[in-house]
Amino acid sequence: MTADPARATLIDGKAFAAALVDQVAAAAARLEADRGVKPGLAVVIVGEDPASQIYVRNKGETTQRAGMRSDTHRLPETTPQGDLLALIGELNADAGIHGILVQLPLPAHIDSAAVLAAIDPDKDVDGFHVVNAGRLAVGLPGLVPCTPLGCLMLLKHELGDLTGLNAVVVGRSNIVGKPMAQLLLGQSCTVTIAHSRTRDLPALCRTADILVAAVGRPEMVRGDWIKPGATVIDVGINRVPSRDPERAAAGKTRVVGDVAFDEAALVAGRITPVPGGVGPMTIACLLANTYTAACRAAGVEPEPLGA
Ligand SMILES: Nc1nc2c(c(=O)[nH]1)N[C@@H](CN(C=O)c1ccc(C(=O)N[C@@H](CCC(=O)O)C(=O)O)cc1)CN2
Repeated sequence: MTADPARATLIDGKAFAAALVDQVAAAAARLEADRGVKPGLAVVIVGEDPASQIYVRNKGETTQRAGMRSDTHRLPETTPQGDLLALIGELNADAGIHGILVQLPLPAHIDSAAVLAAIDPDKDVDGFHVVNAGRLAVGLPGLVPCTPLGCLMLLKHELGDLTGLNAVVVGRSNIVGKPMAQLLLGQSCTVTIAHSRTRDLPALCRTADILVAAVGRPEMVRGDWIKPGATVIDVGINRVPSRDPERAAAGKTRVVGDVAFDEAALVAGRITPVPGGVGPMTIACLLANTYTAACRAAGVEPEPLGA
């Protein structure tokens, strides 16, 4: 929270995510005590991408901190697609593994769509399988992509009932934009998905009570695109050169979102920062999905999370 009334309230995703991990840990402990089921997550990484290595390490550490089983499979960059598919087949058949995640991006020689399609939809804790996309679209229980799920938890925590609010989602990716729009529709928002061909994007954004930016373009959404008092959720994680010219010349970078934060914070009512907003929710929701998948596999109703 900020004290200055001229600036938006900061939505602290980092704190919310930490509390969610604690909540998942407590629920998982009860599942293990009552039913003898310890939720298990397998993360598969192919290659040496430095950012992916960090994310995968964080996933493993957080899963263990939550008292859940964590297996990490590190495969070399040159792994043939057939070997990766064979590993997924083994994990699908492993009753102690309730969640499977293949870290993206995959090396160029691997067909990502074929790999994601090979994961058992009931273990697809990323929620990227077409079966889970379909379940979300028709309102059936499934596994929901972690980043949009985290955004929705933050929105409900901040705003309560979202019914009737105008939501604009900028970005139409299968892993963020489209599922985010489906989730907001499920909360009875009036939802518009905008994209690179949208006409007069600034004017459309100014109609939004909830503005979700998920375009992957640094600081594209400007302050004068925002309706005064709106809630702004910034999904972007973009590396740009450091502000300090000397550090920039040395190759140092900083992380910014898809929203020009300093401008937007003067107009919005609430806003997520980058870093420390949506990003940490992605890993917390991965644990929540793993717990949910473990409950369903055991025929147990999952405890509600994120409330
Ligand atoms: N299979 C998947 N691959 C990828 C996903 C995913 O959800 N599933 N998402 C991203 C990477 N990612 C998790 O995998 C991820 C990215 C960023 C963060 C995060 O907390 N970011 C920090 C800032 C980090 C920084 O300073 O560089 C933040 O926003 O505060 C968490 C997870 C692509 N691949």
